[in-house]
Amino acid sequence: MILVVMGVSGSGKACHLTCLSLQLGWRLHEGDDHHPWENIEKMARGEPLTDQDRIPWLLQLHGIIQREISAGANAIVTCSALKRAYRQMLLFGETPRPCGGSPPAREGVWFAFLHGPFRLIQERLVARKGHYMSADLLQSQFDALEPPADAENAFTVDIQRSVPEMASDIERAISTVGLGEGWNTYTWSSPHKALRGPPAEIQP
Ligand SMILES: Nc1ncnc2c1ncn2[C@@H]1O[C@H](COP(=O)(O)OP(=O)(O)OP(=O)(O)O)[C@@H](O)[C@H]1O
Ligand SMILES: O=C(O)[C@H](O)[C@@H](O)[C@H](O)[C@H](O)CO
Repeated sequence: MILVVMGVSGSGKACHLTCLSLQLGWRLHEGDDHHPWENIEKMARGEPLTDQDRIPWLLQLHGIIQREISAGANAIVTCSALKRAYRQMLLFGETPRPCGGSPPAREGVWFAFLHGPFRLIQERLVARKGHYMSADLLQSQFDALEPPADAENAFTVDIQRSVPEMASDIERAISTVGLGEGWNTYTWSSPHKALRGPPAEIQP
């Protein structure tokens, strides 16, 4: 299974990625590490990226997703994935065509949408140190955002909860959709999980 952790800048993708990967033991791909240098420079100058700027980056992440699927691996990818067309590009390497087009979802790939109020994210971005992305770009992120529909294999995570709570919410969602191939393994092997035990619906 591939889990794409998505949301605007400052929604907590990096935070939860780390927390989740520790618990799940899945391979991690931090989307920001794959931006072309020009994109980083642009964001650091306080300019929002355009669709054109994002295309090479999204295609690069599509390649990673594709390779992980081919390897039959479980992996987490973080990516803002703000627009539906971007998510389609991540899944299929192309935007949907006007007629017919790609299906909204791809088997085995799920989106965890980190969702929360503008003000809270703004406060977190202002408090965040040593990052090139300024809080001033947040409005442009919200302007671009097209929240994912359920049909896109997406579920929403409330960022007002603590990081460990959010990680647990995501794990629970994965197990609920029945695609968490690592679920049984880590449920029984992780001390963290053993303390809490599996959700009632999968109790042996
Ligand atoms: N649930 C949370 N509770 C408290 N603080 C949080 C929470 N989630 C994230 N933060 C804090 O908010 C800030 C932004 O989080 P993070 O850097 O993970 O966001 P991001 O989505 O990866 O942003 P970007 O896309 O700009 O890299 C960080 O300083 C992080 O510690
Ligand atoms: O689509 C975008 O505009 C970008 O992905 C941003 O979200 C940045 O990657 C990130 O916020 C920088 O840390």
